[in-house]
Amino acid sequence: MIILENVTKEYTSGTPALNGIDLRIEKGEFVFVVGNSGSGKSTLIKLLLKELDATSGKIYVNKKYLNKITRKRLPSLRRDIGVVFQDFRLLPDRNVYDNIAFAMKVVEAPSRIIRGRVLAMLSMVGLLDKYKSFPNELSGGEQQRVAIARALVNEPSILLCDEPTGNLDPENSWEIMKILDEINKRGTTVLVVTHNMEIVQAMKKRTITMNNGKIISDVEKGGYFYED
Ligand SMILES: Nc1ncnc2c1ncn2[C@@H]1O[C@H](COP(=O)(O)OP(=O)(O)OP(=O)(O)O)[C@@H](O)[C@H]1O
Repeated sequence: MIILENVTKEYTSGTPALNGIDLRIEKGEFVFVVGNSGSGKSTLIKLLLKELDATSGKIYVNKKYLNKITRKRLPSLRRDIGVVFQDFRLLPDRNVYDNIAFAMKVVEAPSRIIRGRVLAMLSMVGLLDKYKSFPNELSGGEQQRVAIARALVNEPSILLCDEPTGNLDPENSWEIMKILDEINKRGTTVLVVTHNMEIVQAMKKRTITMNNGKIISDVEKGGYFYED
């Protein structure tokens, strides 16, 4: 569960990047966040990961009060949130298997558990046969599927995706969205920042529209108000 209460983020004094945001996302929801460039979408994601602190207001993620969370408890917050970016961010010198396993090694999972989980993730994203490939041997869509597998391997309850289809053609974009929908149906809360309005319209999910640091609409089933 994600709760923001009157959250403002100012990078420098002047126009805030987020301006008095109130938002509640329940466990198990699928939510799109749309809005023109500079409206505050990436800032929202950074606040949820506590990469940034809010200037004012309160943020809760899975009952953790982020304003007061100690440095020691940050890893446990971040383990519970998977993240996927537009540019995949895979390790270029590791193969697919190791890219996914790496996320488990850093949390010191036992190796017998790592193997089973990595293979299960690869199967979920349909890439079992590519486990030995290196990122530069994969298409963009395949690289993003690996990134999704890596984001989920530690079984986070929330998956944040910042423009996950920004570098992909329509066919691969749909493939990624189908996977995200399936992940959500299995119980993970999924939040997707996107500019792909065709997908937003077709998928009929809750859609939050941001403009100038404010939420200007929050609609069930794919309605939105958007001007680029
Ligand atoms: N590190 C920073 N320092 C100062 N201002 C910043 C910083 N990061 C973002 N901003 C500003 O905050 C506002 C919101 O930016 P943000 O990146 O959250 O927008 P966005 O909706 O994700 O945009 P896009 O769709 O282009 O990715 C913008 O006006 C941006 O210029």
